[in-house]
Amino acid sequence: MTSTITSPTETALAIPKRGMPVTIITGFLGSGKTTLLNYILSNRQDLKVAVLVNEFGDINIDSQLLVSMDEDMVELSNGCICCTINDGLVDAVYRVLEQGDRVDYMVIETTGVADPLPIILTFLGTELRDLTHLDSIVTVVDTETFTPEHFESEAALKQIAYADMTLLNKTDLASPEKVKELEAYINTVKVGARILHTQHGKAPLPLILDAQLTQPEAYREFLDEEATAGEEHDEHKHDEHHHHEHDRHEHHHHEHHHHHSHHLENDGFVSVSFESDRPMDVKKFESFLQEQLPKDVFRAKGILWFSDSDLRNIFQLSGPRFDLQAEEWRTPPKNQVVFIGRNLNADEIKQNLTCCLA
Ligand SMILES: Nc1nc2c(ncn2[C@@H]2O[C@H](COP(=O)(O)OP(=O)(O)OP(=O)(O)O)[C@@H](O)[C@H]2O)c(=O)[nH]1
Repeated sequence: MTSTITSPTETALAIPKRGMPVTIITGFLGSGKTTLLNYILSNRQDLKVAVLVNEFGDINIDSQLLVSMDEDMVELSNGCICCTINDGLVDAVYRVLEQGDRVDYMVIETTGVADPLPIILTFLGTELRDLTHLDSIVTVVDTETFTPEHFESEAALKQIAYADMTLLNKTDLASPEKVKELEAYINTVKVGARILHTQHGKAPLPLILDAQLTQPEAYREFLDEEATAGEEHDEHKHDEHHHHEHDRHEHHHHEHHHHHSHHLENDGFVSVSFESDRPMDVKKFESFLQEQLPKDVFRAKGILWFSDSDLRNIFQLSGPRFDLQAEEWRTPPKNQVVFIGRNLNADEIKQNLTCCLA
């Protein structure tokens, strides 16, 4: 059977269709990715943005810290992006694509210890290549704490190496000399790097959304390698497809979990989560922070319920600083907090936190 195509359509078909644009936000633990995402969501104007947030550990704090989303936006959480190159990510992206006209831009926030390369290759090398258009990789850097030792984390270095745009964030906390030094260092990792200085993620949005920065050719070598990978990979892809078709709504949490912690251990980072339906005593929690917090905790965040307050307290600890901010509860009160660092004794931390309960 043949079909005839009238000439205007023919012309239209000759133009390659561009898929949904995607910006990937990466950057080390506590650098300001969620802050940037909130800035984007609050200033997106008419752009209908879907966000994919993925997170360490058992509790998803980040999605609860995002500015409230209206129905034009889709929130997807717990897609374990960092280590499941062709698994959770592809599935999550499909769910956004299925929204059709309700979404016109996708922003992905990776976890702080994620190497962005597998995520980039997922967009450039799988069936997503034709459905999406990788626009830009934006790397957020904590200008105050980042050093050329990049926290001895391979992921932190890769995040800079693959950045199309680097945001030197938290410049309010760093001296102009430190900013200059860091800029020079980043140029040694990536010659000709595009760098912006930001505070609280306030970057001009046209420079990071629909900025058309990613050059797919730069990844040719990696993509060729992937293409020649063995049968095992194909089988995996087949499994994933099966999962997508028949099991769309059920996430393989256990599997994700396993990969996740493994990945974290590889980079030396572990996460310890604590949850409780009982309120904490604020004084006890403060002494925990002052006296018992292991020095190897690099990052912590959570939503805390204190016995003397009707508000929820957003707890943020990043490197040397911590802060607590009170706001209205959006859910029934409870404590949810995650500590991330190296060589952490989970039992001890949990026990100490249990002692903080009122
Ligand atoms: N002083 C200052 N603080 C900032 C700035 N940007 C972000 N912060 C704070 O830094 C902390 C961490 O910011 P987040 O946006 O949660 O960082 P993140 O990169 O999402 O962190 P992870 O989820 O651990 O990967 C929060 O307390 C922010 O309020 C900035 O430009 N200046």
